[in-house]
Amino acid sequence: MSAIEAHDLGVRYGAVPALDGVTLRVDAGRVTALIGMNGSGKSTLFKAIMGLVRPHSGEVRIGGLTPGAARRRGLISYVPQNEAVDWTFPTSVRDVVMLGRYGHQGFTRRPRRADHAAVADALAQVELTDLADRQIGQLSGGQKKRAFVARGIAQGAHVLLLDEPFAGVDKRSEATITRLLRELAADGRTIFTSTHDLHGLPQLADEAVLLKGHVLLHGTVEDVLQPHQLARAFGLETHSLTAVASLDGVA
Ligand SMILES: Nc1ncnc2c1ncn2[C@@H]1O[C@H](COP(=O)(O)OP(=O)(O)OP(=O)(O)O)[C@@H](O)[C@H]1O
Repeated sequence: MSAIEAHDLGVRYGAVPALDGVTLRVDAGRVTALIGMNGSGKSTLFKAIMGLVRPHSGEVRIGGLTPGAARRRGLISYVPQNEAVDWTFPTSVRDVVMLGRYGHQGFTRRPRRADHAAVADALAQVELTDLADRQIGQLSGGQKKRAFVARGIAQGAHVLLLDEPFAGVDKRSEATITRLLRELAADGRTIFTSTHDLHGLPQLADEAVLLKGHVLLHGTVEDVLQPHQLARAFGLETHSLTAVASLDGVA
């Protein structure tokens, strides 16, 4: 199964540096969390891994392939932030999941029995079978995230990138998504997910990456949750983070 490798990756938007010298390996069979404050480059890193932004330095490989080649082979799937999607689009949950089968269909692009079966199976895994015929915009935040995870499952993607899957999501959906990601990792896939939910990190992830334009630390969840490490990433005083962490039961 495919790992993600970034070497000396740098991305700028015009004059704005977003990533600089990012070197990282994200292994298969594990859930790896990406942690950092707003603007630390998390979405940009995902976009670079997907090949949606062009680095000015360095490179990314997915299972040894360039992002474009990995995408064309359906190896990689991206669950974007909510605001990155036009939810008014007149398409059902089932149609969104069927998009994952595009690369499997013949030149007629007509879904075949295997495609319908893969979609039904993916919908069942994310517990959305009952809502399959709803317009995608009429789902809750957590259900929308699950629909996009189902698209990746139906696609057969080895690598799943998730941009803040817990934003605007209630505890029940959060638990469902966490369980699902752990199952997908146990199945040998590479799960790389950003999150602002430090409280849920021990349940979610095997390891974590602290990002601030570059990698501050890549270690165990316990390492990353050390107050002095969080202070480096979030620029807060260590004592105030210790207070927050102990209040939240993080530390
Ligand atoms: N399209 C763009 N044009 C110009 N600058 C951008 C663009 N997208 C992001 N940036 C800048 O690049 C930097 C990294 O942004 P990015 O969205 O990757 O951060 P993030 O960690 O995902 O933030 P958040 O937690 O708020 O989602 C920020 O300084 C941001 O303002």
